[in-house]
Amino acid sequence: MKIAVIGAGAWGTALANLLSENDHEVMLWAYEPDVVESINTHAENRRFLSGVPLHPDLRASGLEEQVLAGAELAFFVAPSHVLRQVAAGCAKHVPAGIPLVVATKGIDRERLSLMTDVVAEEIPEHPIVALSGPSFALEVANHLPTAIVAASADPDAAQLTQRALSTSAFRVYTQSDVIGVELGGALKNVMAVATGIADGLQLGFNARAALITRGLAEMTRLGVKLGADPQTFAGLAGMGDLVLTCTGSLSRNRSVGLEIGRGAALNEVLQGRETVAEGVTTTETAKRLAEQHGVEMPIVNAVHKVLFERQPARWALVALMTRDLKAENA
Ligand SMILES: NC(=O)c1ccc[n+]([C@@H]2O[C@H](COP(=O)([O-])OP(=O)(O)OC[C@H]3O[C@@H](n4cnc5c(N)ncnc54)[C@H](O)[C@@H]3O)[C@@H](O)[C@H]2O)c1
Ligand SMILES: O=P(O)(O)OC[C@H](O)CO
Repeated sequence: MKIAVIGAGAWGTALANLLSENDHEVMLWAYEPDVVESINTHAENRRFLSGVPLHPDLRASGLEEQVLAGAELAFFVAPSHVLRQVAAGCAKHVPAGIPLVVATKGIDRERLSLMTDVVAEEIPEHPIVALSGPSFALEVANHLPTAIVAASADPDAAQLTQRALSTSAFRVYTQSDVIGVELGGALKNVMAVATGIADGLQLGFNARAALITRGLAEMTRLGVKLGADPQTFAGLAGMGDLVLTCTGSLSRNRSVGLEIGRGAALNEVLQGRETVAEGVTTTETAKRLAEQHGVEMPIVNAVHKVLFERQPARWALVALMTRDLKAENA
């Protein structure tokens, strides 16, 4: 198949490389000219996935029309804060009716939409697939075993994505619960920041397990309110990605939390950081989304207080522990 991948950060590059290795003809759109040059000349993305040799047939370009010409499938992997403008820039070049796969994890700041809705709003009348699950780009690029989920209301589009990506090291499950899969991928990033903060404060393994488990409870609560299947949160895009990101040392979100727990301010942590830690923005959008729907999300609120309301991290954790006592499944 001819496939376009829009966004050449670590994840877009790893997906494009995987698709090339699967014998597809892949064009990767990169925002930065030096990334285009690095991929085309050195078969390496030196800025966002350095040290990983890429498939020699993988080609990159900064021109949307060149990348999307004749594409039968397109992946969108730009960070959430620029996804709308990137999708809008692609809209008139996307061949009619092809499935669009959205691998970005986040919530739209402007309208609190899911990432598939952002792409569908900018590029209407295409089947849409959400791709999510526990998948560090570096591990995928190094062919380490990974399992993820392709979710769509259109089963043919989900299966096409599944077939296009699957290898002996990369297993893709289909799903129909787009809302659950997307919210799982977005909200786990906030929990990873929370767990990083607790670990930075050296609060111990009990605290980490409590944050992961109660984090899952509040992710599920919001998801169910928005129409998701609660079972999705026990799957790869929920529990799977939550455990990976809260415990894996490759996580950028966890590492932001760690630095904050050790005493750094958010602006110091983000200064000069070129890679994206979606959990920072998602803390703010998830808080607004939960308030809009009257859903209690105490861990999201605690992270918000630490990141944006100058509350010392240790106080925020104490405040979490001393809330009104309640039943576990309330
Ligand atoms: N890295 C991973 O392991 C991984 C895995 C799964 C999902 N994701 C998700 O994929 C999405 C992309 O993350 P990433 O890790 O590939 O990115 P990254 O942090 O490696 O790189 C940053 C990206 O932002 C792009 N960018 C910055 N400013 C831009 C602008 N003004 N316009 C267009 N693009 C701009 C850069 O070109 C680059 O592609 C995120 O939502 C992330 O949560 C990442
Ligand atoms: O490095 P992080 O924290 O952005 O996590 C990357 C992926 O979302 C893990 O599935």
